[in-house]
Amino acid sequence: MSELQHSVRVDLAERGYDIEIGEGVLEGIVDFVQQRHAVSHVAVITDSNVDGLYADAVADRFSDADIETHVLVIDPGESSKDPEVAHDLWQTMIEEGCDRQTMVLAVGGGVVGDLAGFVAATFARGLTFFQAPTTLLAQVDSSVGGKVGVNLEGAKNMVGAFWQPAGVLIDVATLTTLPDREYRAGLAEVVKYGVIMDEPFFAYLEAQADAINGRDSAVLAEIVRRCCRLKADVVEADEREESGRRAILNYGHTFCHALEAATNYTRLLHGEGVAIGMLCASRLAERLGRIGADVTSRQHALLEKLGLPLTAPADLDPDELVRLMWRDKKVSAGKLNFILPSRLGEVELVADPPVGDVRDSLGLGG
Ligand SMILES: NC(=O)c1ccc[n+]([C@@H]2O[C@H](COP(=O)([O-])OP(=O)(O)OC[C@H]3O[C@@H](n4cnc5c(N)ncnc54)[C@H](O)[C@@H]3O)[C@@H](O)[C@H]2O)c1
Ligand SMILES: O=C(O)C(=O)C[C@@H](O)[C@H](O)[C@H](O)COP(=O)(O)O
Ligand SMILES: [Zn+2]
Repeated sequence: MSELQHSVRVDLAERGYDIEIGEGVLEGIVDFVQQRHAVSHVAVITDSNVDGLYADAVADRFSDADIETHVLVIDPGESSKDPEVAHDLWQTMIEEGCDRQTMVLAVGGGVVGDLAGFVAATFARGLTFFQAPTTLLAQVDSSVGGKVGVNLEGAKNMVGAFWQPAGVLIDVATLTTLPDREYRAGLAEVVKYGVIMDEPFFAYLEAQADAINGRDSAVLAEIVRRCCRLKADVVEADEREESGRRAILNYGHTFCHALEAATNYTRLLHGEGVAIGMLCASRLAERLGRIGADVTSRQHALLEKLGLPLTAPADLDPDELVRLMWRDKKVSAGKLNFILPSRLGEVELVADPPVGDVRDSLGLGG
């Protein structure tokens, strides 16, 4: 295998699957799917940006292999992760003659993957699903692990399922066309893995920051491999977030989801919210005496170097943000739970911290 080619197995017994990572691997998507599933009919779900760039060509490959193929195109952006858009897709699939033999293939970022996965999990009570993620965020995080779903007003990812893909094909060459802001948003989830479970990886990101900013393809392929392996380890240990282990992937997300919901999913990209949310969570850990200021300042410095936003929009109301946090899926018995660092490379679930500390950790004053 070259330095750009990697393979990661997600070992979940009968729901286990392979993640193949490489440059130009989308050319082999039909073989990748056929080696894992007897495919006769494909519904490619994508957005209107990715359609012309990659999804159309992917669909042609299936058609050329005499496989009946339909392309379903949604509007780009978080506003498409919505029950009404899911409904439109179900309806279109009926009209296109989709049935229980149809395989759903998501080609795009995390919005496409989460929505297409939700449609796959629900249409005809569940269709085989593959992912071909084309954003950094989707390649390092959302395409792996089977969390699929849509947002409700004020409640991120509130309707969904655990629905594992049958395979994930990651072509890092697609990252060359990704707009700068989207690329940087993906880097926030990359930094997350270092903070929650891998201090040497965090140090690697610090050392490689210039190469990362230059989108060095070997460094990117290694980052994608490492994040997929780390996520696979967590998902293998706690597939449906029951034992608590999987909740570590939610570091920064209680703050992030409140920020996204408060801005009606329009002002912050998910990864930007994760960057701000991780710093809020780290400040909360400091306030609770769990870590020293150095743990926050290392995250701050790396996120800054990678061009991510570091503070919540100043016009947001901290009390409203705290109110929105009660819709977090980690809420239990009416108490807020947070994933907080105990050092770089390790986090813990902390139950019911004082709400005043949560509010002050937002850094919004008021
Ligand atoms: N399921 C999970 O485990 C999980 C994990 C993390 C995030 N998420 C979800 O993922 C979503 C965010 O995903 P995202 O950041 O990929 O956003 P996205 O899907 O909106 O994609 C970002 C933008 O990039 C465009 N794009 C995609 N690939 C491109 C390419 N190769 N070249 C040019 N443009 C391209 C898209 O059209 C879109 O405009 C959020 O809804 C978040 O909640 C889910
Ligand atoms: O896969 C997981 O588990 C995660 O928490 C990964 C997160 O990066 C992702 O944003 C996820 O969609 C959040 O899920 P939620 O359960 O908090 O809605
Ligand atoms: Zn996330």
